[in-house]
Amino acid sequence: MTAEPPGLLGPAEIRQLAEELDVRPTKKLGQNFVHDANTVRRIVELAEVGLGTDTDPLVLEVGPGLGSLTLGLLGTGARVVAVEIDPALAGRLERTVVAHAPDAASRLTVVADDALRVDSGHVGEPDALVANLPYNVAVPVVLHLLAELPSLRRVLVMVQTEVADRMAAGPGGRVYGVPSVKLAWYGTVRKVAAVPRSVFWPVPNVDSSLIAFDRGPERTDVDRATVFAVVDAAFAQRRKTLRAALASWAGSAERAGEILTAAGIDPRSRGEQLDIDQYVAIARAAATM
Ligand SMILES: C[S@@+](CC[C@H](N)C(=O)[O-])C[C@H]1O[C@@H](n2cnc3c(N)ncnc32)[C@H](O)[C@@H]1O
Repeated sequence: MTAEPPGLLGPAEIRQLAEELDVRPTKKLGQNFVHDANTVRRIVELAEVGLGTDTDPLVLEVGPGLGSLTLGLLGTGARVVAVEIDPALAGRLERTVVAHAPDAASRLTVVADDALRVDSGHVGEPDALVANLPYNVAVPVVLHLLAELPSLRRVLVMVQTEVADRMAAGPGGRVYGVPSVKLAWYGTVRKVAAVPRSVFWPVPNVDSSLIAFDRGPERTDVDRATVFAVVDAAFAQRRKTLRAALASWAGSAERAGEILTAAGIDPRSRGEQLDIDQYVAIARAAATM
């Protein structure tokens, strides 16, 4: 095993850190650590940290783990706020940065917490979210952070490939669902690269992909909670017609039909056929009837 040059972690450094910390990676927390410096360089490049912002961008990293990606992000000159749920990993991160990139340590803030609970009071106003996400909570984490942190303009995250396909799907397909529509509310999602299992320790039993997201203009004319309630109801019974699926949300099937007709949508269509603008039209029609 060859050691990486100072600044990034390779297999030798990851093994050593894991041994020192007596880390036993858990599936529950999605602990698969990247031990390949080329993958870190690629993520950082695709994240375009610093582009379109001032010279001092703030990057939010969720789940820094042993610090592979954190060091890559700090290497761009960005400030990094890293939120880690595992107290042993959170407690060690600063020392790892001091050892591998001493000049960057002052630009790192570590928050030992659950990413599903943080808001700007904990992490400030980051410009971007860049992360190798814990796979079991990837979608809720991204949706929570987009809702809580309006400053986030760009997201570049590694997720399980099946989840990436769902996040980036458009209407009509089998994988189009709640995550696809809710992310489309905030902006546009693209699947940008596949990542081999061999870059992780331990090797996961799923494939991974990188997702890039850019926030669109804010939608102010309709309430997000109402739109999301319609989306949840439509996909909870995705085989049913929208008239039937939205009956309990609207109060009755008749009223659901009237709202759909007012929104210009055929009540016999199904939730998986509508794009975000059509969901917005339903919420808007409901508000005026
Ligand atoms: C896939 S690993 C990525 C580790 C590191 N960034 C890397 O690329 O090697 C996911 C990390 O997220 C942490 N984690 C899991 N659930 C979390 C949560 N709800 N909030 C914050 N961190 C979490 C895990 O402890 C783990 O360090």
